Amino acid sequence: MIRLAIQKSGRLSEDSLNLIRECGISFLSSSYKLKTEATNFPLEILYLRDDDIPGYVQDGVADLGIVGQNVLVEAGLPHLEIEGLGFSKCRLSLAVPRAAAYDSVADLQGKNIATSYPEILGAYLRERGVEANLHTISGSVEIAPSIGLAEAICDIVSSGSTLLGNGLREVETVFRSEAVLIAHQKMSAEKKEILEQLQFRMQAVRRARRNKYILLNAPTAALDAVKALLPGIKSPTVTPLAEEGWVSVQSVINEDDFWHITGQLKAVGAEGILVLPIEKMIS
Ligand SMILES: Nc1ncnc2c1ncn2[C@@H]1O[C@H](COP(=O)(O)OP(=O)(O)OP(=O)(O)O)[C@@H](O)[C@H]1O
Ligand SMILES: O=P(O)(O)OC[C@H]1O[C@H](OP(=O)(O)OP(=O)(O)O)[C@H](O)[C@@H]1O
Ligand SMILES: [Mg+2]
Repeated sequence: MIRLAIQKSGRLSEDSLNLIRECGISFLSSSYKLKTEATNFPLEILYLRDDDIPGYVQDGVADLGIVGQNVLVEAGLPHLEIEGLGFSKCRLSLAVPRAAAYDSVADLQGKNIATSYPEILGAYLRERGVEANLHTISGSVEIAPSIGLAEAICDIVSSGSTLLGNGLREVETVFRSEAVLIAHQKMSAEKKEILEQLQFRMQAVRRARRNKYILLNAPTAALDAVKALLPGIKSPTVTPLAEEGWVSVQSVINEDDFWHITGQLKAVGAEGILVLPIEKMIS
């Protein structure tokens, strides 16, 4: 049995649970139960505050954890990271009141900056030779300038609406973050094997999410042009249609290329294009 710590409730919770479920792992969850066992995989899930997860994994109380890189690096434990998970992407940024003058980070010399990330921000400012007074607060950081606590802040930004809503302007990106899988460094051989199985499943799920299955009909004369647009995993599957001079083509395309490629496929004569989600993709 391997023990995985995830955030109990917050920005990481839903995506962490979805990833585990998409790996085909079933478990019961309820808002008051802080520990649950999977029914079809040797996994126990602990629901914790995200700030506590790196320490628990470092100490081996949990074998694995899912946490934001920002929290991991702030805790001084970046070596625990084993894999990026591609969700909860955000950045840690410096921001100042919209009307405040700001040319470069040197303008923060001697200023008061409110943040929940004194370690990451401290290192960033030190590298740039800037000395500032950091005020560590644990939340609602964006309020600090308007109540006279600080002249600048450093906090998580995603859409930027919290900054906008509080009259602030983003001036520097200090750190880019996403959710990561972390692991205790000394695991038994049995646990390592379970981890390998879990990573194999997670990678299959993530690869599937990035790709789409595409089916289309094309005139045989256009096949070379269609093939050139659809490299597929190895090469596209081509089967003749009942109608003479037509083929059906099946392949896999990257989500990012999807609109661009389907437009080009139509232009070379493809018809009846179907695009389907892929559930798992194993290379
Ligand atoms: N707006 C956002 N968009 C995307 N990811 C975010 C956003 N805000 C935070 N995150 C990421 O999600 C993580 C958890 O954020 P959340 O706000 O839920 O933390 P928290 O309030 O500290 O939770 P906890 O109660 O567990 O301590 C952050 O450390 C960061 O990596
Ligand atoms: O750029 P935005 O899209 O506005 O997101 C940024 C906000 O999201 C996070 O807070 P969250 O909403 O998770 O609340 P919290 O302070 O309770 O953690 C973060 O601390 C910012 O305040
Ligand atoms: Mg927290």
